[in-house]
Amino acid sequence: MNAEKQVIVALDVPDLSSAIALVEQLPQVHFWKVGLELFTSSGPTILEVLKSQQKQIFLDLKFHDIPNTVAGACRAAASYGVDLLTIHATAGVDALKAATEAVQIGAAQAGVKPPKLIAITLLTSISSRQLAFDLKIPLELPEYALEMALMAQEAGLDGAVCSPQELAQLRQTCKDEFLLVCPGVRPTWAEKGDQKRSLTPAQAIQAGADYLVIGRPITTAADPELAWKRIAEELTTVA
Ligand SMILES: O=C(O)c1cc(=O)[nH]c(=O)n1[C@@H]1O[C@H](COP(=O)(O)O)[C@@H](O)[C@H]1O
Repeated sequence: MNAEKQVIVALDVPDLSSAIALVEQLPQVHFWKVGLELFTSSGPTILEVLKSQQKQIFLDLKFHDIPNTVAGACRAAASYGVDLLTIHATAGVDALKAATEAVQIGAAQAGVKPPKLIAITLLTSISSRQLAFDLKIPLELPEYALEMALMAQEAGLDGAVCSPQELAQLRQTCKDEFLLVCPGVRPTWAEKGDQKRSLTPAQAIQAGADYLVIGRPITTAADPELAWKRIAEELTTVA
């Protein structure tokens, strides 16, 4: 498979100038994720920069609020003309439905294509132990992630974010067109950091990911271009 089509690089940097420098350093990357750190520090300017370079954009703001507030945020986010947008499944089914309608309205009002709305099932930084003992969820982790994905699918969302470890099960159960976007991906040579449920890029694609989200293994590498190249080469081994 082709890394340029399926790898989204997380632009988790503190300011606009660092973001632009990284985008210039990695011209091979076609899909960038703008998340909470960069959007909170620098606002939507980076989206214009990326669009002017014909990049695809995942706006990862992980909305989690009551339906009315989530809908307003989704209308605003959809007006930027981004490709993917996130909401937490745990906002609940009413918020998910309201968000689904709101992205259509926001995009139509702005005259842009609506983003694919995808739901976070369970953050990849949470372990089975933390799910049970800290969050007090009385389900096995894979079952919980699947329930969240199915709720999102029923609410009309376009896909879900899950860890590579739950991918195979979600791929088997969700509709074929339901997008599965997968962070928590770690090449064997990279540090895991705070990611608890990871697999390698090749394993994640083999398990059925539509997109991989990879940040620090590339962006904080001593040589980000080399790190990208190594991941791209690893992925050429996957049919
Ligand atoms: O929504 C996300 O993208 C996301 C969900 C999740 O469960 N786990 C997760 O790590 N992410 C994001 O994916 C990226 C992973 O970055 P690295 O851990 O540096 O590869 C970060 O920008 C996270 O915000």
